[in-house]
Amino acid sequence: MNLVTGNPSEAISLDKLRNVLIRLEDTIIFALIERSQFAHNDIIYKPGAYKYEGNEEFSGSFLEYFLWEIEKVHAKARRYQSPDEYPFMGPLPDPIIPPLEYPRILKPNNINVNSKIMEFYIKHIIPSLCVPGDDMNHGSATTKDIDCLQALSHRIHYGKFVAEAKFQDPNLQPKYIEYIKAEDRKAIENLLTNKKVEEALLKRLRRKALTYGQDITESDSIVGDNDHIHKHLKIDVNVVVELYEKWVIPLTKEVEVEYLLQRLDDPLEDTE
Ligand SMILES: O=C(O)C(=O)C[C@]1(C(=O)O)C=C[C@@H](O)C=C1
Repeated sequence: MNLVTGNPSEAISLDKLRNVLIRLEDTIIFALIERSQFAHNDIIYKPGAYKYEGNEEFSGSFLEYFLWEIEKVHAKARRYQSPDEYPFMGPLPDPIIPPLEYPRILKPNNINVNSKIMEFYIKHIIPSLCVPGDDMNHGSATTKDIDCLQALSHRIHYGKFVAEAKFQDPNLQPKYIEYIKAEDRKAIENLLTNKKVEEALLKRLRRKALTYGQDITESDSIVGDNDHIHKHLKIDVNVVVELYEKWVIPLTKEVEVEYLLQRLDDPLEDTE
């Protein structure tokens, strides 16, 4: 979605937002495939494992250090002014180019679940995605981690736009307002959950991971039987599906619920 030049009312169509989520599946699968070529390299994630010249007081992990440095540069290029971009680290410098006028699609909110994304990624995804051990490719593995984390963060925080589109459905809005006022998280979650969309997503994801993960130089692998394909895959398909089932979809829903809970706090809102 082009948040800058797009027509705000068009930009909020649920179908279009779902198409963005579908496209981001590809980004995430390819980023995971890239990371999986390197070993676990546990030292990247250990706080204080390295000392940083000129920044000796920083006691975080190498991944956090690298991510922060990158986010500082990206902040100068106003990346985090965009309502679909959220930083992991801070504080960050102000942009060095003038701000853009974004259409005001989202209501003001302070939701950022990046610390949860970082935690499940390091604890659950990396150990099942990568071979154990240390191959010394610490810099390369970290750049791939950053690609994975940024893609996951983008996808999960997109839940804010999805929630806004759902709220704007005139048939559902009275129910949303009732549950938001009652602060009933469970009822909001049930109302925004679409099991059919989730099931279709998980099936599609499995097919994509099977297809994108194939080694095309294996001449017979594409038409081969399932066992044969699995032997030549660059990535464990189950890791990708589980990532979405256990973490990406639930956290997207959490973002949606939290966004809706803050949705009526906007003084300019007239949905009384
Ligand atoms: O597509 C939607 O309706 C969403 O809210 C997104 C999403 C997802 O994370 O993919 C989350 C909740 C729904 O149950 C279905 C899918």
